[in-house]
Formats: sequence, structure tokens, C-alpha cells
Amino acid sequence: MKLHVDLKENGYDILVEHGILAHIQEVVDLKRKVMIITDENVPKAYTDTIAKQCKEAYIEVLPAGEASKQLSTFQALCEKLLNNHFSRKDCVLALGGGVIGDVSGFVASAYMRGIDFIQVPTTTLSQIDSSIGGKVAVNLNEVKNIIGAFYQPCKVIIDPDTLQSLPKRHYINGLIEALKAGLIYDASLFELFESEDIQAVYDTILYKALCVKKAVVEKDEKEQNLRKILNFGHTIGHAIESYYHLEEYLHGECVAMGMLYFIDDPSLKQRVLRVYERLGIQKETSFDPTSIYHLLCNDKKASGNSVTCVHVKELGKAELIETPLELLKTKLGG
Ligand SMILES: O=C(O)C(=O)C[C@@H](O)[C@H](O)[C@H](O)COP(=O)(O)O
Repeated sequence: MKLHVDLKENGYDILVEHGILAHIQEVVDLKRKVMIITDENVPKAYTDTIAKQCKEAYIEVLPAGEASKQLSTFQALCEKLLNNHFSRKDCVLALGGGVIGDVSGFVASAYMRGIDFIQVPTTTLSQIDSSIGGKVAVNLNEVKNIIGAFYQPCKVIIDPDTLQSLPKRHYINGLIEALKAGLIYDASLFELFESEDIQAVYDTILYKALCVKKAVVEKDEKEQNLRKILNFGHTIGHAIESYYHLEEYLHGECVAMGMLYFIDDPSLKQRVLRVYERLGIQKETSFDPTSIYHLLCNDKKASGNSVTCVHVKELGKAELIETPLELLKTKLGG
């Protein structure tokens, strides 16, 4: 399957094919220096499969987890590119999940003011969501994605077979972003989670989620307005992640908790809770509302005393509502 993200000169293809890693050189130019950035949880066999198809591969294996998404990692990777004499004609290839894609993309965006960046996502989260749309970033002082750029990949290559090595918790974690896409934009995508054997219809879930992301990003690449809807659940979700020092809960799990605050129709909320039960997702945690409130003031959709919140009043439709921060405090029970 091939989709094209139409962003004029920044446009690119998303290729989805089982087993594509084995012949990736046929669809992307690897006849140059390629820095493959991956993490210790990604099977070495995937890295080797790609490396042997590159003319000159340099492999960087980062520790798994959010701790790698920081400025010191960014600097170390840029130094590796420089010390190995990477030029503007060479490229960075991200092989892994959201953390790997985000930090690698940020490196690619900055090194020599931008070199080619190839996304090869190997988790549900990165296949469904983070590898598309060009948001690249690192965290700062446990605040998520606060230093970054919009920098589109030149190609996204998705091999769903790579999910075979993904632990169940991480598999479910990424599906939350597809559930989010259904809630804000595509009722039929949400309904798959209610009625189908989710693992059996993964390829359909992936396709529909990619179509949502493509449609939204094409209309608003730099998040001036519409793209904010993709942030549904993230305002409080990111704050919960930070509250737990980016360690206790995974990103999707926090987004799942964050979405519940902004589903305005009680019967839809019940349907969402039933899906959470099916997926085995935790729907609440304990936190100090005042601390969460202070953390959510860092949201990139905040300005002055208010923040743009994404609400779902009806399945498949999102609404942006400017909300005074004080009101959110009350919502949190603080
Ligand atoms: O692509 C987008 O736009 C999104 O908001 C998608 C989110 O699911 C994703 O987690 C994103 O990285 C969050 O971005 P941020 O701007 O809130 O840091």
C-alpha cells in the first residue's frame, strides 16, 4: 500500500508492506552514508537487514525509553555525524519507536540545516502516528517535546511484521493513537475497536489512522489551527507523563487518561471506557491536581491565561475550545 502526503516540496510517500525491510534498498536511496539510529529493544536482526543494504552504514544504538529524548543525545548524535564526515547528501534513518523517530528527526533537521531523514517505524505508536507529519523533538527538564521542529521525512517505510517483537503493553500503547484518530475524525475507525478482533484488523486500523493523519497534516502542516485536533488527550496526557517523570506510564496510556476529560457526550464516554476495558487500559491514576495544573501550563497550545483544548462532543468530530487555565484547574479537581 502506498499513500502520498501532499505537502508540495515537502511531500513524501508512506509505504506499507509486510516484509519490506528485506528489500528496502529498492524503495529508498541507501547508496550513501546512512546513520541508522535505533534502540536496544529493537531486534538486531532488523538493523542488520537494513545495514547490509547500505553502501556505508553507521549504527547508533540508544538506550530504550524517553531518557534518550534529550539534548545531550541530540548533541552526541550530531557529533557522530560530524566526526564521520556526513555531508548534505547523506542521511539519517530512524529504526524504532516514537522516541527514536523524534530524536533522529530532530538531528536530521538541524545537522547542516537539514539532511535526508527516513522513518522506519517498528512500534504501533510510531507506525500509526509519530512517524508521519514531521513533528520532531526532544524533551527538556521532563517537559515533553519542548525543543523541536517541523521537519518532514523524505519517506516512511512501514513493515507491520516488525510488530511481532513488540511487547503487548507497547502494542496496546500505540493503538491509543488510532483510537484517538477515530474519536476526532473517523467514526468507522473507532467502531473497529468496539466490534472487531483488534489484532486481526491491525492493517485496516493502520490504514485508516494514516489517512486521518495525512488529511489533517495536509491541511495544516505547522499546526496553525486544525492540526491541534491531533493533540486530543495530550494536554493532560503530557502533564501526567511529566508528573511521573516520563517513566511510570507510556505515552499512549497517558493520552488515554487525558482524553477522558474532554469527551463531552456521556454515552460516548461509556463506549470509550468499554474499549479501554477490552484493551486492558488503565483509565485513571492518582496525582496531585495542582502539580498537574502547573505542568499543563507548558502545553504548546497555551497562551496567556488560556489553552486551546480539543473536545469531542460527537463521535468522529473534534472541536477546539479556548479554555481559561483556571477552568482546567477546576476540571482536575484542584
Ligand atoms: O502530529 C501531531 O500534530 C500530534 O499532535 C500527534 C500526537 O499524537 C503526537 O504525540 C505528537 O508528537 C505530540 O506533539 P506535541 O506538539 O504535543 O508535542
